[in-house]
Amino acid sequence: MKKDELADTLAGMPGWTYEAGADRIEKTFSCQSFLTSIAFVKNVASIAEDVNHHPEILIQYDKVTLRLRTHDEDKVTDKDLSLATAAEKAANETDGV
Ligand SMILES: C[C@H](O)[C@H](O)[C@H]1CNC2=NC(N)=NC(=O)C2=N1
Repeated sequence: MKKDELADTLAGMPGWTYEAGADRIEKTFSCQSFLTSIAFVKNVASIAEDVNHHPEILIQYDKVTLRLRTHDEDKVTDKDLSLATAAEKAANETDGV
């Protein structure tokens, strides 16, 4: 995906940023507790398995960072944006995120 196209898309996705050095998109979600973080991660993991596209996940107590890139293509693709959108839905549907 072209950089300007990606920037336009991310402008409509609050909290998601493009990390130029790592060539990935990421967002840190704030959760109410550690167990809420785990519940959210389980929901994201289930989606990731369904679509066979897997984020890097960093859990820091009450924060969960999702990092997305398409390793197979060595860049950010629609698969990443689609998983990011699905993760937003999971966040809305997980109590305490
Ligand atoms: C063979 C299989 O489709 C690939 O290994 C998938 C699995 N999950 C993946 N996840 C992510 N984030 N990027 C990939 O390129 C990727 N590739």
